[in-house]
Amino acid sequence: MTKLSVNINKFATLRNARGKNNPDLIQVVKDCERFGAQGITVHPRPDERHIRYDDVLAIKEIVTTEFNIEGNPKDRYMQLVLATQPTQATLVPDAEDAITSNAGWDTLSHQDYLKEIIQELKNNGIRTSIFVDPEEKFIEGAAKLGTDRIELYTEAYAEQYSLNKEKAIESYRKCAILANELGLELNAGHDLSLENLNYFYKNIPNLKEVSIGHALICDALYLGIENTIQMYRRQLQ
Ligand SMILES: CC(=O)[C@@H](O)[C@H](O)COP(=O)(O)O
Ligand SMILES: NCC(=O)COP(=O)(O)O
Repeated sequence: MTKLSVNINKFATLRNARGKNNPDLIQVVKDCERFGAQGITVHPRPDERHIRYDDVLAIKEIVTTEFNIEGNPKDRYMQLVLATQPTQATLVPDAEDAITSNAGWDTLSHQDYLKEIIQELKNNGIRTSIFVDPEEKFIEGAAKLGTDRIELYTEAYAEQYSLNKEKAIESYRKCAILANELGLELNAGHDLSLENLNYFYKNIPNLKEVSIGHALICDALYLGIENTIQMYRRQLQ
C-alpha cells in the first residue's frame, strides 16, 4: 500500500494571511485524517511563513496517523524533531530563502554529515528519509548512510509529465528499482497532482508514501477537502 500523507503547509499560509486562527490547523489535521489522510506532513521553514515551530508541537499532541516533519537538519530543526518525536524526519537540503524545496541531497559529498544526523534520529526512534534527485549515484550514496528511506524529488517528473510521461518516469523507475535492491524504502513528493499521480504510482515499485500539499490544496478549493483527499487516495490504487 502507498500511503497518502497530506502536507498542510498551505493551510498555514492561509491562516497566517490574517494573523488569527482561521483555519485552525488542529481541526485541519483531525479532519484530513477523518477524510482519509494516512499521514500528515509539515515542512517548517526558518522564516515560519507557513507552519510555525509551535504548530508542530501542538499537532504532535493530536495526530493519530504518521507524522512526517521535513526540513534542513540545522540546529533548530533537530531540536524541534527531537522534542516532537514524529514518525518520520525527512531531511531536505533547502536554502533558508528558497521559495520551496528545489534540490535533493548530494549523498556522496555529505556522507559523514548525514550519517551522523541519521544515527542521532534513529537513536531516538525516529524513521529517517532523505530527499534525493533521481540519480543512481545518489541512491547508492543514500544506501551507505543508514537511512530507512529516501524520498524521490518529483518536481522534474511533474514538469515533464505532460510532454512525455514515459520519458518523465524513466530515471525514477530506475532509481526505485535500485533502491529496492539496496534495501532502501521509498517515498516520493513535490508537485504530485491528480493529473500525474496514478502513472507514478503504477510505474514505481514498492512506493511506501507520497506527501502532497500544493496541488491537493489547490484542488480542494474547487472540489472540497474531503472529496479531494478521497480522489487522491483513489489514484493510489
Ligand atoms: C520537501 C518537499 O518536497 C517540498 O515540497 C515541501 O514539503 C513543500 O514545501 P513548501 O510548502 O514550503 O513549498
Ligand atoms: N515532500 C513533498 C511534500 O510534502 C509536498 O510537496 P508539494 O505537493 O507541496 O509540492
